[in-house]
Order: sequence, then C-alpha cells, then structure tokens
Amino acid sequence: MGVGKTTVGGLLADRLGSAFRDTDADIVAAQGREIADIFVDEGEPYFRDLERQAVRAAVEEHSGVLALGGGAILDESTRALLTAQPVVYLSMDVEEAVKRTGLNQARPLLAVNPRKQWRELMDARRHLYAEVARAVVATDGRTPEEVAQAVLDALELKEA
Ligand SMILES: Nc1ncnc2c1ncn2[C@@H]1O[C@H](COP(=O)(O)OP(=O)(O)O)[C@@H](O)[C@H]1O
Ligand SMILES: O=C(O)C1=C[C@@H](OP(=O)(O)O)[C@@H](O)[C@H](O)C1
Ligand SMILES: [Mg+2]
Repeated sequence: MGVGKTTVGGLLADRLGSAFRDTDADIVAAQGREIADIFVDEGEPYFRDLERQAVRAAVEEHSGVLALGGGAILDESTRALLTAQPVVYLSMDVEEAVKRTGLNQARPLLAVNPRKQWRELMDARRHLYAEVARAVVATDGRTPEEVAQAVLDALELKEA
C-alpha cells in the first residue's frame, strides 16, 4: 500500500508499449464510488469479494501491466491465479511507507496510526507477497522511473 504499484505500473506499461490496468481503478469505475467509501459503506469482506472478481477478470482479459491493490494476495484463489504470472513485489521500509501514505485518507486501512497499522499489515502479508513474487524490487530512495527500470532489469524485459 503506497509502495508505487499504480505509479510504477503506468510507467512500466509506457516503457513496454503495452496497456496498463489497475484493479482498484476497475472497482471504482464499476461501483461508481471510491475505495474508502466501499470500505465504510459495506465493510472490508465485501471489498475483498469485489477485488477477487476484479483480479480474475483483469488476469483473463488483459495482457499488459496490471497493478493490484496491496491486499489482493490475501485471497488464496488470487494467489493461485498469480503463480502463472510474472509478479513483481515492490517493497519499502516503514518510514518510506508513512511518507508516501501517512497523510492520504484514500487508504482506509492506514487512516488511523499509519505506522503501527502498516507494520501489522506487513507482518501478516510479507510471506504471501514472497509466495507469489517472481522478483522483489526495493523502492526506498528510488524515483518511480528508477523503480520501473529495476523491474525491467529484474524480469529481463526489453523496452518497446
Ligand atoms: N519511488 C517513489 N518515490 C517516492 N514517491 C513515490 C514513489 N512511488 C510512488 N510514490 C508516491 O507514493 C504514493 C503512492 O503511490 P501509488 O502508486 O498510489 O502506490 P500503490 O499503488 O502501491 O498504493 C503516490 O503519492 C506516489 O506519487
Ligand atoms: O493493502 C490494502 O489492503 C489495500 C490497498 C489499496 O491499494 P494500493 O495498494 O494500491 O494502495 C486498496 O486496494 C485498498 O485501500 C486496500
Ligand atoms: Mg494502487
């Protein structure tokens, strides 16, 4: 959450000359409301259901770069789906996370006490990211352009 999946995914798609898609954006477009509003109105399990369907549809329909929400890998069937894909796990440390998301109310899970929340989320998720990732790219101290380059290098992808 806040590591740069959406930002770097767009840059990467440009570099590869491919299309970009983001499952959070797909959900917002289909629901006609923001992610934070879906969490408040319907609760997290409802959002996770929408997310599981959005990831499945995107993996089936889309052949370019896909950014997921940071919690998508909590779903076991999503993780199974991702094992066939060249998934990159973008990482950062907690101070970088707070810098990038701390003042941003768009992420409901970090709205209160973001440093503690982020640590707890990562303790619960780190092994799941590692399970699905084909490559891990650290983003601390790197610009989004540098991260995109590191992803190209890690997956040995050629620019368009
Ligand atoms: N490498 C980076 N260095 C500094 N800020 C970044 C970097 N990548 C993304 N950001 C900023 O961090 C915030 C979260 O980025 P975003 O792409 O929405 O992350 P995610 O999709 O992983 O939640 C945005 O304000 C974005 O501009
Ligand atoms: O990590 C999470 O549980 C979430 C991450 C968000 O996406 P980003 O990772 O793109 O911020 C968004 O799906 C929602 O707020 C929940
Ligand atoms: Mg995002």
